Amino acid sequence: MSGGEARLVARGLDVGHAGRRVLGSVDLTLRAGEVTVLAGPNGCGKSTLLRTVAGLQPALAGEVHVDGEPLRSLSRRTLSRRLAFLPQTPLVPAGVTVRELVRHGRYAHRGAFARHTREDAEAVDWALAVTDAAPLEGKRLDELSGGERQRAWLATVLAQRADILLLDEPTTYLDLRHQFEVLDVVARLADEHGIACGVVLHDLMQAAAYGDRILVIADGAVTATGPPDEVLTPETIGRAFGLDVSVVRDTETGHLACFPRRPAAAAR
Ligand SMILES: Nc1ncnc2c1ncn2[C@@H]1O[C@H](COP(=O)(O)OP(=O)(O)OP(=O)(O)O)[C@@H](O)[C@H]1O
Repeated sequence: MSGGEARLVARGLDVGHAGRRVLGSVDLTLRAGEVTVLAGPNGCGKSTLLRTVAGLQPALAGEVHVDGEPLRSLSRRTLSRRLAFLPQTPLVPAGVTVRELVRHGRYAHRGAFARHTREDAEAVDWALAVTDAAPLEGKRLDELSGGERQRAWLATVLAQRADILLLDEPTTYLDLRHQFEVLDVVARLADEHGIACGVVLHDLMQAAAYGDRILVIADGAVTATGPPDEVLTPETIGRAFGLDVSVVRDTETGHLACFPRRPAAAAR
């Protein structure tokens, strides 16, 4: 599915820290059933943008609307039912098992002291299964590998069953198979459940394969936005990353891939 209803809309958004602007005049729309990839060089402001539209830090200017309502008018609990956010490096709570962590993802649906319902248990089981984290459920977070822990966190935000999913580099620490499995889960959530996904990715091949739209961020602004075929050009990517690149299409999958061009003298 592609091009569904707008779930999260940011207009004229300036984002930054302590009044210092990192990114200006951002327009961003996350639509139901679409995966939007945020790409750009280190430090360009991808996480700052994602945290701002997730309501975790204030915008310096502009507005964010979630399902037509101003973000700032929504209580934390209402927002967590609609929007789930996986930060780049979540803090690891001491002594907590994977299942306990994932159950915490149900907090917005049941409150702090209410009993877990069958629906809660089903959401937790589903989230553990789709992230391949079910075998880890009894383990403590501090005894997991980086990749196992990342899958546990992903399961936690999925258990929230929100309609908007914001993931900041969800493939970090994951081996190749699990990277693709996580991105397959994201694609399925968009295609089959109509979830609006905003995902920060560094790998432009993954961006091309999984993004319905790509936002390229560089030099304090969004420098390109659109479907991969329009955005992944040698000019756009070359300018954003300060690289001379060639863009080729994989003949089997039809997806685009970017490669840095080596100077002729360096070619073997
Ligand atoms: N808490 C903070 N306080 C002040 N400045 C910050 C803070 N977090 C990030 N920054 C600065 O804001 C800018 C954007 O950082 P951000 O983490 O959003 O970039 P990014 O594109 O996500 O980078 P990366 O690809 O390396 O994860 C950087 O210059 C960074 O140093």
